[in-house]
Amino acid sequence: MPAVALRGLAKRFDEKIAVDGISLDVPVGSFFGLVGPNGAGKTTTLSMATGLLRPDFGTAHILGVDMWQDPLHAKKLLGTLPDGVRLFDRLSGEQLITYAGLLRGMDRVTVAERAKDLLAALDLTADAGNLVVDYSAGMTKKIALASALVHAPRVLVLDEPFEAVDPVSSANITDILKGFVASGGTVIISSHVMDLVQRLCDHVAIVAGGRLLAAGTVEQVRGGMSLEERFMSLVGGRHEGEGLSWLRHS
Ligand SMILES: Nc1ncnc2c1ncn2[C@@H]1O[C@H](COP(=O)(O)OP(=O)(O)OP(=O)(O)O)[C@@H](O)[C@H]1O
Repeated sequence: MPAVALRGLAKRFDEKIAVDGISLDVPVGSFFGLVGPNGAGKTTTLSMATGLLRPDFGTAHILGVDMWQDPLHAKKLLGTLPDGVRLFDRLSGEQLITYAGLLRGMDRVTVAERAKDLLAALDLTADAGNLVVDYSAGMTKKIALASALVHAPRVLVLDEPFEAVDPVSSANITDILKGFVASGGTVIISSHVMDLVQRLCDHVAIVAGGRLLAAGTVEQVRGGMSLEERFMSLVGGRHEGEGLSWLRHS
């Protein structure tokens, strides 16, 4: 059974078809990269897969549980880092993780232990008592990630987890996610950074214009090229010639 199984997912916003029938299996224990150009439909797809946005068509199953028929059960299996969703940022970092744990039905003692561990692992201990509204973009990303991890989910769906995060914290997050996958967990990340996806992920899907262009192991999709070259050749869109001549000073 796949960790995440998407079948014919589709979403339209007025005239704009954001996702146009995406079907995808994410194997259990995989580190899965979802890549695509700006506006490809990645966030919309992940939102439908994680119960944030109701699909117009299609289904999403998490470890065999239908996200839209049985959302409570499906969401118990999931940890999510959504893109652009507001946090309760008038809480301190520590309070936000605690809130996430209590919301998941965990007891206070366990939540307190795990919050301490997560704050240390994500280099946030010194800022644990500060309000999230005063965090930098990278710190906000890390506290949202901590909130997604606190209940030890089986499947993690992370929209751009490394965006705005410094190299030391990125390496620490990488270690956490690799350990999670090594122990049988499944991670899905969306990213624009092909080098990172090639280095980190064992499976990848390329989407553009709301459609799936390629999916499989990173080796299969790369087909002997770098992932970046393969991405460029599938997606296209490089501008030829001399644009913006007025911007050149000589
Ligand atoms: N709530 C919305 N209302 C109208 N259009 C939307 C909405 N959400 C997304 N879209 C449109 O759907 C398309 C897909 O957007 P989406 O955010 O899923 O892309 P993405 O692949 O995550 O892009 P990026 O890499 O830039 O984050 C875009 O054309 C976007 O303008």
